[in-house]
Amino acid sequence: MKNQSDTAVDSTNHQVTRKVSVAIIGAGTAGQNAFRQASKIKDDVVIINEGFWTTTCVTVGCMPSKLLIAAADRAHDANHSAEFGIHATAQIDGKRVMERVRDERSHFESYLEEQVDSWPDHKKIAGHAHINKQGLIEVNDEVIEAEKIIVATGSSPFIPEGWADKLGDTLLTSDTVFELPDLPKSMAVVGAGAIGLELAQAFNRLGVDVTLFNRVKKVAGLKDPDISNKAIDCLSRELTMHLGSKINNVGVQTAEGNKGSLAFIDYEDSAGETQQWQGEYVLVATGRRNNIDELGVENLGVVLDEKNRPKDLSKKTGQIGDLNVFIVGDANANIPLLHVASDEGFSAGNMVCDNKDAAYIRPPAVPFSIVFCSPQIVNVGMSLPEIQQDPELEYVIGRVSFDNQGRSRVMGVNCGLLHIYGCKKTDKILGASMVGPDAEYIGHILAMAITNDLSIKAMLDTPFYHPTILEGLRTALRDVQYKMEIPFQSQDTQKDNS
Ligand SMILES: Cc1cc2nc3c(=O)[nH]c(=O)nc-3n(C[C@H](O)[C@H](O)[C@H](O)COP(=O)(O)OP(=O)(O)OC[C@H]3O[C@@H](n4cnc5c(N)ncnc54)[C@H](O)[C@@H]3O)c2cc1C
Ligand SMILES: NC(=O)c1ccc[n+]([C@@H]2O[C@H](COP(=O)([O-])OP(=O)(O)OC[C@H]3O[C@@H](n4cnc5c(N)ncnc54)[C@H](O)[C@@H]3O)[C@@H](O)[C@H]2O)c1
Repeated sequence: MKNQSDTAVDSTNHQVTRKVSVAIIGAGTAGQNAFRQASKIKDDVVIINEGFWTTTCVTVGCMPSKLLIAAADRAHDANHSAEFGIHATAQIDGKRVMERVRDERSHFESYLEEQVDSWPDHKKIAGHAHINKQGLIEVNDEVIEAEKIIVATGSSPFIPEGWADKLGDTLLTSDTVFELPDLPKSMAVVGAGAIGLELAQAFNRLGVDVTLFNRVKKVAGLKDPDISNKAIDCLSRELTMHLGSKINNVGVQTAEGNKGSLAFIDYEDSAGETQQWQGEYVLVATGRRNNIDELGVENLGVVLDEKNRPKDLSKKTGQIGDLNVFIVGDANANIPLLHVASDEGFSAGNMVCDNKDAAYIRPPAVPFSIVFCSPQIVNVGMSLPEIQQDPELEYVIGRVSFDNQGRSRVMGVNCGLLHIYGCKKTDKILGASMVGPDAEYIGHILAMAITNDLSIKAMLDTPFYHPTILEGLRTALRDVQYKMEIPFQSQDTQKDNS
């Protein structure tokens, strides 16, 4: 590394096997985007990757999880159509379900493989990279001196201490669950974040006897108590959830009647009663940790906070202070989502080549997340606690329930609640939180409104077609307008049950 006072590299160092302008560590979504961009500007760029080159998203993340959810939704619709006068029982072929997940995943992987294969071999290095005290990258038998380094090493499932040994083969994570040859009979899912909720509900809908554990009485980390309670209400109608439970021990024990062995979880339920769960597998979804611990970034002068986040991180480019180090995607533990990894990789790829104009691809994006359980959970913009912490922000909460909303009821998906946080002073949207049908679309509309600084009036001037679930969004917007006492439109806030 050059330009770093305390880690300056002696370029005559005999160990160096290659000198490059840019080295990218990690070939996931962020790293691949960075490589593509940097390669447009510089010729001497290398990318180093350990493990598969097909990205977490495609191989063990977004795509296989959504493929499983797609199968689960088919089964759920078949099994729950009696209210429409349609009686059916889904015949679920577990082997075929898991095969389709993997077959379709291969389809997505093939695009990435094609792209990576098209890159020159000498620019791709397969192996574990480590940054040494001289700031040089060691990988296999190479020692690389890079002017600039992009760290895009992603994240991995976090497993509580001792659980891997105690649970042995009965422990699953999102890295291993999609390799199951068949659907199991029973499964505990620990953690009610995005991964836990999506997978617990999907396996449950596919006939697996699922029990979900979470140590707090919340799901998806929701910060608006009403939305959190509504989400728990909607989800617990079909899923057994022990929220606010404390797991004291896990392990494997002989099943009753000496019929093989089963995993167990000893826990205290939310009432403080000691209980035991027994079943085939424990899927651990207790969070992910950024892959940075054994990389040696501290040798470059990168300082991490208590959450393993680099201090002085530019959220726009991933640059660490004025070091020639950029940490992008899940590796920086900032916002571990795919679109963020993708944008940060792209942006860093430009930045490192001093193409600063192109690096500023757009203003920093509004925070936006979707959990693809059913009903979906969405958060956009500022959270309620963030708004409440700022005494300058006078806010109102516009609200709509989807329990009796017209089209939601027609479709039999009428469980949900949307809160829109409006700013009284500006007539703009600060943020929103929702559980409910079509939340992925409502979330995108709200994110677009915030990004483009649209007023509530401008949004209400937009047509809302009848009958749509999106009419619920209009009801919440009208409620914001009514509570702000802004006489922009003559219509009163109305119940949108038509
Ligand atoms: C089950 C699941 C579902 C998800 N669903 C969604 C979703 O629906 N929507 C969404 O937005 N996000 C979702 N995510 C999150 C999303 O997948 C991640 O945010 C994104 O894939 C991160 O990309 P990345 O480029 O930062 O890291 P990765 O794609 O993980 O790439 C990092 C690469 O670096 C390599 N590496 C690590 N250390 C080293 C080293 N020392 N040397 C060399 N190489 C190294 C790794 O092996 C890996 O190949 C999901 C994640 C999971 C697990
Ligand atoms: N749809 C999506 O966008 C999507 C889907 C999946 C994953 N992701 C990304 O992956 C990241 C990781 O997801 P995740 O769900 O693993 O993590 P998370 O941090 O969102 O949730 C972990 C949950 O596990 C609970 N937990 C932790 N330790 C526990 C213990 N010992 N006992 C009981 N409960 C415990 C926590 O309270 C929390 O509710 C997310 O932050 C998200 O960015 C996104």
